[in-house]
Amino acid sequence: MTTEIELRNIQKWFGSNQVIKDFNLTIAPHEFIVMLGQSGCGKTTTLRAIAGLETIDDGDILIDGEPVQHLKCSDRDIAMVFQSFSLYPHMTVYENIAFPLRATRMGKADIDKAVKEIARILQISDLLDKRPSALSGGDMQRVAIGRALVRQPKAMLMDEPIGALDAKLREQMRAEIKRLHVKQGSTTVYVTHDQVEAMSLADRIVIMHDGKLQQVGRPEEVYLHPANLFVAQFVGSPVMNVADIDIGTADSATEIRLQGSEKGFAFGDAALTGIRRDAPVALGIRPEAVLLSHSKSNDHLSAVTTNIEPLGSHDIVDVKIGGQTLRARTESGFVAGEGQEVWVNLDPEQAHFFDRESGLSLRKAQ
Ligand SMILES: Nc1ncnc2c1ncn2[C@@H]1O[C@H](COP(=O)(O)OP(=O)(O)OP(=O)(O)O)[C@@H](O)[C@H]1O
Repeated sequence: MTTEIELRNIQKWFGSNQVIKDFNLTIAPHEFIVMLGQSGCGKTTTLRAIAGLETIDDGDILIDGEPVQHLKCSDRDIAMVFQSFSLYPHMTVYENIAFPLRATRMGKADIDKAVKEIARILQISDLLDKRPSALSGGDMQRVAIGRALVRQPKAMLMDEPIGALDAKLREQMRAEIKRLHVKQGSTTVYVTHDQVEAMSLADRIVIMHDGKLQQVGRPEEVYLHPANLFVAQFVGSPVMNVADIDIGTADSATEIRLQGSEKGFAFGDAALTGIRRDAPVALGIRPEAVLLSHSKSNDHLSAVTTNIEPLGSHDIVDVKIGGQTLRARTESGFVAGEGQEVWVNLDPEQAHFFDRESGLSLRKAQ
């Protein structure tokens, strides 16, 4: 299957609440798109609109170039998997998976072949005679995925399909969904609010906020080059530090000064190449780019530790510089406790600059 899905200028209201705002996206054949955003940002509504379970108020939905917004759900040939498994309790696993095929003209032998093939791929062949009540959560979700995929739909839509499973099973199912996609290659749109799931599954991530698309990009793109402050602080854990700064000059070198701090970090002009300087600026810097040292040096600023989060493989240390707090990622046990003086530098190559008012990245388009 080589299905392309195109969303053009989609608008959707529920009463006076506009929940999809001029949404545009082209999903390439075979692509795995993950829609990521907080609860209520419009992900599910967008997915349901693609499936035909929800009408749209304006715009076009095209599948392989054909507008489908006037077609019923059943005429769009799109499969959907939800968080709740909704299997038929009185049917066996075999019958559940075969169900969508029974409605077609497919013969009994072909149905049998298709069910057994999908069961083999999903590693549930030994469960075919069981009823859903005898299955674990993970197996139930495999059956639900099998039932969606068995008729080889044009596209697969998944709404938090593993959100209800426990953490360990979620990790396992994540790997399986990825493996399945590599094998089957169906164009897939997957909704989640879990950024780890998004980063690990997506060819491209679509980040939504308040009904608006914020950024579309490969996982490393949205992490390394967030388009605005929302994306910068939504992707990555712990959250990217954001601080109000002034950009000045000291000893003929460019200096970044956190507001409220007397001294600045020497950044050099290279770090600011391609950055517009005509707006109030916020600095974005991830905890791994906040570098702590125990020894005083000229290019480091003095700071005091205010909180330590030991996370096993590393620590997150809060430091106060002037009036602002930055979070730093350090090796475990690097700082013994709160109230210690440490020396801080920032990695200019990992610095981001945003327009404080609009929130947009100040990096000029390349
Ligand atoms: N049938 C409906 N009637 C009225 N408002 C609705 C309806 N369905 C969704 N909404 C509202 O539309 C907005 C977007 O909801 P949607 O379910 O698309 O968001 P979401 O990002 O998928 O969130 P979640 O992860 O919680 O499902 C929310 O404000 C929600 O309350």
